[in-house]
Amino acid sequence: MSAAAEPTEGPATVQPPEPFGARLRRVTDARGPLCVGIDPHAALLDAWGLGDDVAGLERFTRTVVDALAEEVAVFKPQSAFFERFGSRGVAVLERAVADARAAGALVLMDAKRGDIGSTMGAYAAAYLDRTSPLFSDAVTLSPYLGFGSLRPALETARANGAGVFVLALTSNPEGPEVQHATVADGRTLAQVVLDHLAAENAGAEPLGSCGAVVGATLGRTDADLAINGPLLAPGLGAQGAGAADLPRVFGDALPNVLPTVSRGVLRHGPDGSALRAAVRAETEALVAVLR
Ligand SMILES: O=C(O)c1cc(=O)[nH]c(=O)n1[C@@H]1O[C@H](COP(=O)(O)O)[C@@H](O)[C@H]1O
Repeated sequence: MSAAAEPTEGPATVQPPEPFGARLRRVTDARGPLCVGIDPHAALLDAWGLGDDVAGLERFTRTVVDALAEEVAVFKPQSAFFERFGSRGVAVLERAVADARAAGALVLMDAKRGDIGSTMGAYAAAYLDRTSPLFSDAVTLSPYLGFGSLRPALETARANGAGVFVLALTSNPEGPEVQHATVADGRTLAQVVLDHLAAENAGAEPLGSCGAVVGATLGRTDADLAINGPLLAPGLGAQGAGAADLPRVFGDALPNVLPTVSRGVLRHGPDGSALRAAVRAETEALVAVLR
């Protein structure tokens, strides 16, 4: 090749993936603030006239994704309900993740993983690496092996434009026994987790990619929720909380709340238009409170 024919530009630069926090803000601005949980309980399969088997699981999941993937901002499939059917259940989950993402919804994999750092690396590879068949936009994590044990997941998430939601104040009545316990400096364990998340999200705009899970069922809390990241709020509907409870729980952090509803929406199936109507009604009630 003559010198004149040599390319004058350097190698193409690879753009880093857009951070999860920015993607979440964009999709919730466009579609509304609701996350719909995909929790195929045996009782729901029965109520939908489906068998409690892989065929029932598959029909249920496809119905939810087909009906809602172009409307809701985020789906949160609960991995346990798929894992109970073994590899064929996981295959249903894998397809749901791909179909939901292809339709423009984000997927938050509810797997609540937490382990020693070296094993966390493998969980991170499973859910947060773009080359994985189960790659999801975000995953739920448990910090109770120590926040630092989550480091491999935080790093993989950052490198892949993915996010994490770390359990801080859960919606179940058993949570306070652990989460309200205090550490040597007087902070609750939940506040320690929230402070770590705030440090991870420092300076991120418009929103950090490291979220916290804070139950909508909590009532008033003294916790400082200003983590500059999303706050996943389960507990609406079947667990007794409603949109009207959110201001009391979240106060100034309300704009960053991502409310999630599973049974409260899913009980309206299997009719697709009834599922969509439930999502619209839920979204309207939430927008009135959150915006
Ligand atoms: O991380 C979660 O999603 C979660 C945290 C929490 O504190 N409470 C809680 O209910 N969840 C999950 O949120 C979903 C709630 O389902 P519904 O009560 O049917 O809306 C389930 O998949 C739970 O596993």
